[in-house]
Amino acid sequence: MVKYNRVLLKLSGESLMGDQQYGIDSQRLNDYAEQIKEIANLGVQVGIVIGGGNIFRGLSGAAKGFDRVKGDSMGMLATVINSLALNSALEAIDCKSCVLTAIRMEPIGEFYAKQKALDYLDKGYVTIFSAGTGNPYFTTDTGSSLRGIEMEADVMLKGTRVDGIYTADPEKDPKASKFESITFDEIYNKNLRIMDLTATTMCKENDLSIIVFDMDTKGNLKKVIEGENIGTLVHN
Ligand SMILES: Nc1ncnc2c1ncn2[C@@H]1O[C@H](COP(=O)(O)OP(=O)(O)O)[C@@H](O)[C@H]1O
Ligand SMILES: O=c1ccn([C@@H]2O[C@H](COP(=O)(O)OP(=O)(O)O)[C@@H](O)[C@H]2O)c(=O)[nH]1
Repeated sequence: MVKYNRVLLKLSGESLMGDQQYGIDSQRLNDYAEQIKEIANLGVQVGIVIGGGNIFRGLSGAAKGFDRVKGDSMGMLATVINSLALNSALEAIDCKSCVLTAIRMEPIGEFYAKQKALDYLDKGYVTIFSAGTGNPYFTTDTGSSLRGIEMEADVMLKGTRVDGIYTADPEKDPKASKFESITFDEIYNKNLRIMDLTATTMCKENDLSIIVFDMDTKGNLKKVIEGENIGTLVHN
């Protein structure tokens, strides 16, 4: 039995690097594809947003002297590269999938429109939303909040390399402890930096709950879909 019928899955671009310093680790990519196919086969409608941090981030570009808007365009293109890689890995294992782009660039992907996305989801395609929101100064977390709200997802799943939200960044503070669930207001009040504030606020205002979980352990995505409490639930 699945708990969620339509989900927006956000994957971190940085996690795609696996043990590498840069780019796409094919083992990690294939592991993600297998996990996604597993839930698509259960009949779950899956929308995906994937980051670009393994290739380029606008902010780090700006720190090195790049124009911010150009750097963000490079970051958005990086998300298209990752989306095509995931699309291809899914097709290689016979999982139907398509890439929509927030910036017009046919024939690389079809230009995004809500109805197009819903049609693909209804036909059972894993639908990958690439190029973030299509605008600079945003992140793919905000892109995934936006698409999750538009597609009326039951929940947004933030699949990352930590297994939930902690009292402090667990990669920096070994004493941090994990929340099983937390409200949006607590995220603000405790100044927790698991997602940017724009993304968090969009989810709060549109009542889209988030589950943060460890996507790098195989089988976890299915567990979340079946309602197992392995991550942290963020709710109003
Ligand atoms: N309170 C917190 N709880 C959990 N993770 C946190 C927290 N604050 C910061 N983080 C960081 O957020 C990261 C997960 O966010 P994500 O967007 O997937 O990463 P990235 O921005 O590297 O792609 C974790 O790797 C962790 O270091
Ligand atoms: O709507 C968007 C989404 C992303 N980006 C750019 O794309 C980069 C990669 O996205 P992100 O950092 O969110 O990727 P992740 O952290 O998930 O790997 C960002 O740094 C931004 O430069 C953007 O300009 N607008």
